[in-house]
Amino acid sequence: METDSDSGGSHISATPPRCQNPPSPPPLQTNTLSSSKSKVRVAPSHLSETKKPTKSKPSQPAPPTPPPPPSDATPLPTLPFQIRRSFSQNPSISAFKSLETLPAGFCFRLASFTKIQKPSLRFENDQSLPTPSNPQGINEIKSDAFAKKKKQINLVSVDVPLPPAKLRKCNGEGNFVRLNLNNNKRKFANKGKRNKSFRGKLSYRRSKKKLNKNETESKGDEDEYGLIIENLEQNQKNRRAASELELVEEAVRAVRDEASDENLGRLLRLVYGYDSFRDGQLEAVKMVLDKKSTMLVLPTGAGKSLCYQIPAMILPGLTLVVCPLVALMIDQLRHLPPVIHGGFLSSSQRPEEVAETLRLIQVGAIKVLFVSPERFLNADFLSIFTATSLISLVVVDEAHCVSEWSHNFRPSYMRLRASLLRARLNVECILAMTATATTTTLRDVMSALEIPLSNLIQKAQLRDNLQLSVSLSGNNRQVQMLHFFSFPFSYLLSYMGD
Ligand SMILES: Nc1ncnc2c1ncn2[C@@H]1O[C@H](COP(=O)(O)OP(=O)(O)OP(=O)(O)O)[C@@H](O)[C@H]1O
Repeated sequence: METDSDSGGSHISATPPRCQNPPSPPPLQTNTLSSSKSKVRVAPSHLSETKKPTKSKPSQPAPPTPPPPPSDATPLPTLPFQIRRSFSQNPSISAFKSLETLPAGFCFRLASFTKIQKPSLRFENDQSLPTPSNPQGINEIKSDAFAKKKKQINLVSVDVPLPPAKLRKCNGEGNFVRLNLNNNKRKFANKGKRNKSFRGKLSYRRSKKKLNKNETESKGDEDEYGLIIENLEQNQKNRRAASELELVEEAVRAVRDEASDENLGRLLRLVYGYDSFRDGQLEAVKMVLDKKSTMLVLPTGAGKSLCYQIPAMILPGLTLVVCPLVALMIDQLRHLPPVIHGGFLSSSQRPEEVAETLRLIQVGAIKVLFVSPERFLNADFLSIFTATSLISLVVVDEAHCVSEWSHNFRPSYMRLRASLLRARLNVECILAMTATATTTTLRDVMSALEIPLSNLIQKAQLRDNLQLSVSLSGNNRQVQMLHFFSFPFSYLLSYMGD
């Protein structure tokens, strides 16, 4: 039984009745929405149970039924969602108008309806719906859709061409777009070009290469140029040395003619570059040049060496210098002026070295020869000089070693006697030199070398640049500290305390 009352709706189900021959649905009218809606009564308790068959039913193909005759008296079916379309009866009614009769919630917005307008959602198999075999329906929908589209902008019609989707470019530059390295500015703005920095680097490399090439070239040029300059400098040096040697020879000849202070002074300047002789030097040089044996007592560093070197240049023969130590020989040999050729003989030398030195002595190439006192015990050595009277001067350095009274006596010096030197070596002049010798030692040495007392040259033993102080106090440390901070010791550069 049907009822129009809202009450007692519990017996009304949303599920359509399962009758074998359901009544043919009446033609749907656009103005029947309100009436059909008012007739629908939905029981909430049965709704959930009957939803499944309701949904599945429209998907089943409906049996082909002949279109019912148009009659307004045809009652509406009890199915709330059963929709009839009457396109065939009234083609002027657009599909959209007819579809607006769907219940709310199913298609609540017209604009979005076309989105769900799919064949699977059609509740009835309506032949009037646009199909590929029915292009007329499509045209109707099109015309109506364009009409609606003007009013509602959001409406998207079936055949309205969708705006072209903005697709991401997937070419090789995509990564660069994502990374956006240059802040959405021109990509590869400098593509194909070399920017300034790169150009700068390239030019830097090129210039560096050029520089290196130029450097190697210039280095080679510099080497060549350096060699040329070296040769020029050497030639200049040789010319200068030759001219200087000529000047020295001339000065030597002048001294040989006359051993005056002026000539000796000139020779001193030419050979050593000194302006004047120190105290005792000139006197000693003159004594030796006069072939007078001399006892020279000068402080350490007063310039005793110069007193035999200048005579060695002037005297015709060899100057034999007796040194107690080989190291002293070598040191004195090294400090000889270039114009004076020297050599030394010692037991540490190899036979070929000794032979070469003796050869140079015989040819007159060596003017100053340093020997140890032990050499005078060797008969072969003495025989060399016996055959030729080459020795003009014998210099006994550290002459205090001759005296047994000295603090540094050496037995080998005992052989150095004037009698022996004169008898075996034809020595005319002996120069004895020392820095430290007592009066007794001096007398003993001069006696052994047969040097007259008048030929003693002795200068100040004390230096004026030394300050001596003697204290009788028992506390040496305290006195030293007092001296250290008092005048004149506070101004001294060095201090030695004992
Ligand atoms: N007339 C001079 N004018 C300036 N300097 C000089 C003069 N004579 C010598 N000298 C310099 O004095 C320094 C000492 O000279 P030298 O070695 O001959 O002293 P020395 O008395 O032989 O010393 P030592 O007792 O230690 O052997 C040298 O550097 C030398 O050049």
